Amino acid sequence: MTLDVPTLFVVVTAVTLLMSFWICLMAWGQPRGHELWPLALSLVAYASSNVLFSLRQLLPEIVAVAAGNLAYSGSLSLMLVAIRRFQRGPVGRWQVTLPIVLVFVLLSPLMPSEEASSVSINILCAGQMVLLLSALYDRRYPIEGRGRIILFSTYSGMTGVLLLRAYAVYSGLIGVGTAAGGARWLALVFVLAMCAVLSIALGFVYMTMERAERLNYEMAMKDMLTGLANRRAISEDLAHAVARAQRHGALLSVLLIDIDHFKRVNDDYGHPAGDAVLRSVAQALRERLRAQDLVGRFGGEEFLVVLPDTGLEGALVLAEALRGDVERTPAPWGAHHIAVTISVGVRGGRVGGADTRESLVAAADAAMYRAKEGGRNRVEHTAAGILTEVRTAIQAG
Ligand SMILES: Nc1nc2c(ncn2[C@@H]2O[C@H](COP(=O)(O)OP(=O)(O)OP(=O)(O)O)[C@@H](O)[C@H]2O)c(=O)[nH]1
Repeated sequence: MTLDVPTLFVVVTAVTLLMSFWICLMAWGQPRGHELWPLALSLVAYASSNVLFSLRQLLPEIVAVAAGNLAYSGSLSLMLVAIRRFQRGPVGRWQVTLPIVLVFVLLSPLMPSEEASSVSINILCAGQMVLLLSALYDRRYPIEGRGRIILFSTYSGMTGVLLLRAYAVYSGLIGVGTAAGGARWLALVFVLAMCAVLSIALGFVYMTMERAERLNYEMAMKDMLTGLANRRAISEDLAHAVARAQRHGALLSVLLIDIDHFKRVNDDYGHPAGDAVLRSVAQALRERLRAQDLVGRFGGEEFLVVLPDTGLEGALVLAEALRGDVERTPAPWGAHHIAVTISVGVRGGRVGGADTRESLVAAADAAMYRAKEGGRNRVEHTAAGILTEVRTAIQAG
């Protein structure tokens, strides 16, 4: 197989610019702060570095080498900006600018030899790769999914190549300059560069796609006002909990919680204040519940709590604790503190073979209405035995 270096050079540059163009198209219509803009620019900088290195014969050598190295280091800095923007994290200014300044220093007459410059610049760029790798795994701004794996593998490979090159120059295996290692080395560099460009573009596209999928899922399953599971999600959770309890003959309790006289809050303080109260009640529920318990917003001012492996007695204790927490925690609203109470209907005990999520919710609902009728700010319950009557009533119509 013959790998023709000029052809490879043209292919790599064309593919890089084409990728940059498609990424610009993806970013079109997004704000200037979107991560795909610096990524597209980074690819342009990388293509420019290749072009500048190839102009060594036409331009004064020092100008071509300096500009080529600056463009290469700049492309890595821009990639760091892209990752940080993706994470919505702060961009460390020195991490972006210092390497570019160092390229100037390392190419200056301060360096003892051309070899020393070349080795140091390769190590510097490997250091920039390490910054990219550590950004990908920054625990404060986690990135999930396969896109990160693609980027991690690519940056690791590139770090290895840069360090290998530094070692090869240091030990005299290859000379200084892009072409110094001979046509084979150069062909290998171009092939690896093309793999890297394609992988980086694909990695970013994956990350963006996976984030959009996660967001869609959250919007489909989360209540945006309170951050709790929405009706669909908590209903699905309850169906799974019922099936599991039936399989294992386990205990399962359900609480239906309704804020008392909530309409008055909206009427007296306005709808946004009502929203603040909903958030505050949701927070109070979240704080009290254990990790295995499930909670969701079931309707306007109604919440559903599912308590796996919990009998009636335990559910009543928890319901009473939640009632007290909400009563003692008024929602701050401007200069006011809006106090509300809740009525709780509890269905607790074992789950029979004929039970369904609907029958469990209906039982908790019946108990909750008794709590309303009994004067509100109360907990009422339906034990598992009484459920048979509720089920019969549902089936009857
Ligand atoms: N602010 C706000 N209000 C909501 C939301 N969803 C439903 N509501 C309001 O919740 C109120 C429910 O009122 P009602 O069903 O009469 O119940 P209530 O006033 O709590 O009375 P009881 O349940 O009998 O104690 C209505 O005014 C709805 O407009 C919401 O997302 N935000």
